[in-house]
Amino acid sequence: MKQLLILHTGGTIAMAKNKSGALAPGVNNPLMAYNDLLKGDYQLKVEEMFNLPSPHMTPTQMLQLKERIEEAIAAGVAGVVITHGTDTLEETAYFLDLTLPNTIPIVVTGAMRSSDEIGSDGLYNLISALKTAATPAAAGKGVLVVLNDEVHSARFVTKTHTTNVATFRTPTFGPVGIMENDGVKFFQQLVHQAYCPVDHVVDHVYLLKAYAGMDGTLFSALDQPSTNGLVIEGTGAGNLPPQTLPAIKKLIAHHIPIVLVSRCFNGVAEPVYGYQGGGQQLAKMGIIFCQGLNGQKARIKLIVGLANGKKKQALATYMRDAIS
Ligand SMILES: NC(=O)C[C@H](N)C(=O)O
Repeated sequence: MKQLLILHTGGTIAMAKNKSGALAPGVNNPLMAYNDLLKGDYQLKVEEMFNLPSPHMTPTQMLQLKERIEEAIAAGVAGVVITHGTDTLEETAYFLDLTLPNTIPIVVTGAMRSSDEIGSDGLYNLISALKTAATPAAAGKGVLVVLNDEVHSARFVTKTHTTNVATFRTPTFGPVGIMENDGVKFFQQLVHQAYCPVDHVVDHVYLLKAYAGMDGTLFSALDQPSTNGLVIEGTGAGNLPPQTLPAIKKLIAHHIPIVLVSRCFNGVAEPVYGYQGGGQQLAKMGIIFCQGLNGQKARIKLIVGLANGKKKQALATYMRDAIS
């Protein structure tokens, strides 16, 4: 019999209201009781890796998850499902997407309503994720994120609503598949895989968002020997307020890699404009434009690229293109 591995990590999917009415993780994850959800050809192996709200998740724990999945792949598991809090789900899913070989289905899911709430979406999403992991066509598509009857690529999916169960969306590109009555229907292929093995993670990689009237204060604060990298969410097609430039030039002079994405929800960052702080000037200064990723994903990719030992041109090439 084929085996699917479920790794629980916590999140609202595993939470219930406590005595004071606040949502919090309990001593036991209620999902651990569900170990025979998928009838038929598959046997489920259920493990609790963590029981954390996802804002508590760190790259170190993402690495631990990755290592557990590598072990499971080596032991011949047919697919893996990870349950996760939705706040940082996209970051863990993308970390796994970048650092695991693209061989078996790996599916991440979560819930917007707690396990004790009317209309809880947890079990439904878990079953959908299991059905996806049991679908041979789900292999080779990178890590997938399954919630609310949609299948998304980990690379581009993002949480877009604070409470709605239809929160996970893929801006610009759309989902790669949908859940149907008896399984999954895929309608997009994975165009590129940026597999990048790592055995550790790198800390002090920061993320800043640009805004009208921004100056160099925050950039100067990051001008430290400990800073390993910085992602900036620039405005529009990829521009920055001119008052930020002197401080950014100092970071570049100190060999801190700086990656620029757009703070826009749709589209890609490109060096288009020639004015002060415009994208063309930023690219000439040595800022790396990263196409198609949001800020939190670009940060994960930068951590992975640095941990893999990439530097200078190799790092820039790695960071530049997430699409083709
Ligand atoms: N829906 C959720 O899972 C949100 C929760 N705050 C978490 O990320 O752990």
